[in-house]
Amino acid sequence: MNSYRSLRIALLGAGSVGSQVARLLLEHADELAARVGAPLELVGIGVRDPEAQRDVDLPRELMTSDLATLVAGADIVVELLGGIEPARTLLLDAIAEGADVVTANKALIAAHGPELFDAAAIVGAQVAYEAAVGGAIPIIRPLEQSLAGDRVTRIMGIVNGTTNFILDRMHTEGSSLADALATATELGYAEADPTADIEGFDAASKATILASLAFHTAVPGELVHREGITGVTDAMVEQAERNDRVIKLVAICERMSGDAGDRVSARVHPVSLPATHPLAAVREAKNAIFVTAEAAGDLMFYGAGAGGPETASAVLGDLVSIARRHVLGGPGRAASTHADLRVAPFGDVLARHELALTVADRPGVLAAVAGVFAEQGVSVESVRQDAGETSASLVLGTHTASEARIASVLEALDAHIDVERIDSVIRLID
Ligand SMILES: NC(=O)C1=CN([C@@H]2O[C@H](COP(=O)(O)OP(=O)(O)OC[C@H]3O[C@@H](n4cnc5c(N)ncnc54)[C@H](OP(=O)(O)O)[C@@H]3O)[C@@H](O)[C@H]2O)C=CC1
Ligand SMILES: N[C@@H](CC=O)C(=O)O
Repeated sequence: MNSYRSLRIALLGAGSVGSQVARLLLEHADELAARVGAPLELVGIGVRDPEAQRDVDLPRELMTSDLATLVAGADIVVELLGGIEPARTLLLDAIAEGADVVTANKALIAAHGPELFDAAAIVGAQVAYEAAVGGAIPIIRPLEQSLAGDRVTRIMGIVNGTTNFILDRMHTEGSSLADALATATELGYAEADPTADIEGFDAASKATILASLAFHTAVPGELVHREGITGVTDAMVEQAERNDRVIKLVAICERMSGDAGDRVSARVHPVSLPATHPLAAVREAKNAIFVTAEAAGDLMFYGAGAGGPETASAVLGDLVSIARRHVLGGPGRAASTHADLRVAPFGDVLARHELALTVADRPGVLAAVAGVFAEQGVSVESVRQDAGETSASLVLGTHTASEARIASVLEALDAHIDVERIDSVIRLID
């Protein structure tokens, strides 16, 4: 090892992820020093309550609630607090002092990434956030570096471990959403406020980050369509099972070509996938992300999407690579947004839908339902009538079924046909 001085590491947060980062930094200190070419000295751990009992035994003398002072003397700040404030201010202060930063905070990067990157560019500091999307899965660096010379056209994947865990338990064990969420929280997968997971905010932040990186354009979070899993009922899960399908919360980011030029769309919502689809096999809190690029073709990234030790792996990867550049010298990270693609409203996005409904028990009613769809210009690919003939599922065609059209068809159905109940409308992916 060369004789470079120790690098002072300030760790903010000692929850599910932070406590594991601290443990690994302390347990593997010699190995990490050898990889970096300088010791990584953990100078303090910022928390709300320094006296609190934690899953991992951490040296009491490192714990502090004075985060501002801790950050002020650091070479590298590792932020694992979550939320926007005080994380944003602490990181901007650290950057202004010339420190590099590592964060797993997708909410912060999605909402304030450009502010942090610009501040870092001014002082030549580095901002790394591999753990912000996909937990342990390397996906930020592949998009930012490995695919920098290609043209990404589509990203589709499962990017939230908690909701995947919940949906998996609903399918395989018949668990309720609330019970499965409680287990996911115990296992350290959920956000401090799990509304972020189940209402899709966390996945939407990750979609914002992925779309911005993939399409080299600023994708404002408010233009990312977001639906969580709180609308997924036991009945919808049962219906999917009967049809050999699995409900998953997916994020889709794509480049859309049209007469008005290219636009991008980023959206998060539940879909019903055939049981044979590769994403259907993604169980527990795993994530999987498919990236399609013009020259590279299809790529798949798979692994642990949440969890303390798993996420700590990605955080330490960033820390080591930033620390190496400290030792060896080298440029900070350049901002990568330069294109100016417009974001398409979700209502313009075409999709296949499955509609499950209960109809009056009389002949011809389904043909009449299909007729209403045809009149409204929405093609019906298949109609399946269940035993008893009072419930049915219709699969609506890809190229005709935009959100706006589906809504108008449902209105027309309400007005003209004897449909007792519309049980569910769910988007399909083949
Ligand atoms: N959990 C996971 O699987 C993953 C999490 N992430 C991200 O990593 C980050 C951390 O997540 P996680 O470890 O689960 O979060 P936790 O809620 O488990 O831990 C948060 C930690 O930050 C401390 N903290 C929070 N707010 C403050 C504050 N205002 N002042 C001082 N200390 C504060 C808490 O202190 P105290 O303990 O005293 O309350 C706690 O130690 C988040 O951004 C999350 O989105 C990313 C990928 C996966
Ligand atoms: N709560 C998040 C944690 C990782 O990003 C998730 O469940 O995916």
